[in-house]
Amino acid sequence: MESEGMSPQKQFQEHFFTCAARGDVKTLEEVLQQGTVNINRTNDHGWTALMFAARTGQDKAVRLLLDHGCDTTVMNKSCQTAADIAGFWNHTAVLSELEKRGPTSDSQAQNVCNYFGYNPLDRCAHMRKDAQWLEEKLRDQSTVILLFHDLGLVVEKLNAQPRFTQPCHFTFKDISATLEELGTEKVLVFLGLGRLQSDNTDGPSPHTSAKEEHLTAWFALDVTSISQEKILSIKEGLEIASSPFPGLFQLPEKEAGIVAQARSLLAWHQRYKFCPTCGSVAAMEEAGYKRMCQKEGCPSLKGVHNTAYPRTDPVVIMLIISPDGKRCLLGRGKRFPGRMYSCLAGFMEPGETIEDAVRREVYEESGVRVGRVQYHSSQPFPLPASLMIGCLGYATSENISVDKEELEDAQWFTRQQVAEVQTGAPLPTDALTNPRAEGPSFFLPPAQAIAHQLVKAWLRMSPNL
Ligand SMILES: NC(=O)c1ccc[n+]([C@@H]2O[C@H](COP(=O)([O-])OP(=O)(O)OC[C@H]3O[C@@H](n4cnc5c(N)ncnc54)[C@H](O)[C@@H]3O)[C@@H](O)[C@H]2O)c1
Ligand SMILES: [Mg+2]
Ligand SMILES: [Mg+2]
Ligand SMILES: [Mg+2]
Ligand SMILES: [Zn+2]
Repeated sequence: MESEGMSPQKQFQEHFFTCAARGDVKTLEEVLQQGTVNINRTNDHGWTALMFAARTGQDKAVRLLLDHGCDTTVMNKSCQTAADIAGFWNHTAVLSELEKRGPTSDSQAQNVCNYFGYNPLDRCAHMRKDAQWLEEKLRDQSTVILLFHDLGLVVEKLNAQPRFTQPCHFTFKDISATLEELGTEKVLVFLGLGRLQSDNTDGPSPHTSAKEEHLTAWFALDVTSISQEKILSIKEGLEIASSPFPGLFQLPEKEAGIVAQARSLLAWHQRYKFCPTCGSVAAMEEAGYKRMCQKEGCPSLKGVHNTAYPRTDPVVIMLIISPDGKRCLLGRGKRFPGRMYSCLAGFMEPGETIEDAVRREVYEESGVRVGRVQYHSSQPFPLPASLMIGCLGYATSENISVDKEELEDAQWFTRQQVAEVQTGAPLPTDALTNPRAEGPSFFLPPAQAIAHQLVKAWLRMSPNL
């Protein structure tokens, strides 16, 4: 950042910010023509000239800065973009200028889409009973089949840094011998039709016809009963991402939702081999979306029995905001890595609203009372099959009494503390595993976690711009 005192350079930059805030278009234009300032330069709080103009509603200055190519995606140290600032102060003319130039920030998007939340497949539920159509799709040369060994995804070995996980896209030809070896008892699940964005075309709309031939069919196959060595010899350069963490969090974002769908379904088949009602063998049906008890007269065969369908466990995860709005409540689970603090979370119980589950879990774990609860976004979580329901909750009390059975610690953190760690320098590589690693006194989960997005949403709601 800048050196001590006011260098002529800094004075010039400050003058540029002042002109933006005042809407002095003439001077701004002159300065920009001279090319003597960096249009995206930030002050010590991370504010750009565009943000100053947005704060004071100077739509002409905003337009001028945009015409000169300034960056609309820059965030200040409270994680706000110029559009967030204009939106907060209700400067609609500025907002519309910013919106004309494309995506501005999450707050303008319709919904927040979390990691694992984007799934480009049309699941084609109506085709699941059509065995012939499924067989044709399976054999199609463009079809992608994902393999899982004991829920570990078979991936391509990459030496990329930073490391990421590339699922191996098997074809029917690659695995026809494997399918034969698995026999009729195999767990082969049809995931849907679609295409990845990298195919240079838009993802399917919900109205896309299931029979559209140019869409790729996706399947998932459980190969646990075959030895790992044999699976890894199907092709060169394979490995099994056996540990879910961090492998599952390093997938290409456009495939993470498909992998989450596949892994959650295979985990269900692994756990529900027998009928939960009578204990008899249950056989897979409907391309992997149903298991039917094989015992005649079993009550699960009458009416609709949810034990026959894949299970999802709803979990509430919430960022609790202090009564004065200035702090948020974060906790440290006993098994959390390094010095990580995160949102409180807990499983929903039967006969409970989302709002009551938030209030109950927060009270159980921290002793803090919560009033209003606001839904934010959700995230399918494939460990093994949860749905994280992300909320913001407004505390009505402040005293913390930590449930030591579940948490190691829970604390109120100020906006500044949280903004600093969220926007700060990248963590040292050993921060996740070594509690004595150098770096900040605590850190937040990475951007793939919904907890991270809840914290970001709160920072953007800043009341003290
Ligand atoms: N805190 C976070 O940042 C965060 C982030 C992502 C995911 N999660 C996940 O959220 C989930 C719920 O959080 P939690 O563990 O704090 O829940 P929790 O506070 O309800 O406590 C967990 C305990 O609840 C019981 N339980 C009740 N219903 C359960 C069910 N359906 N499955 C398993 N256990 C059940 C078990 O005894 C378990 O030990 C966990 O799976 C966790 O991995 C938490
Ligand atoms: Mg919990
Ligand atoms: Mg709990
Ligand atoms: Mg609980
Ligand atoms: Zn049964």
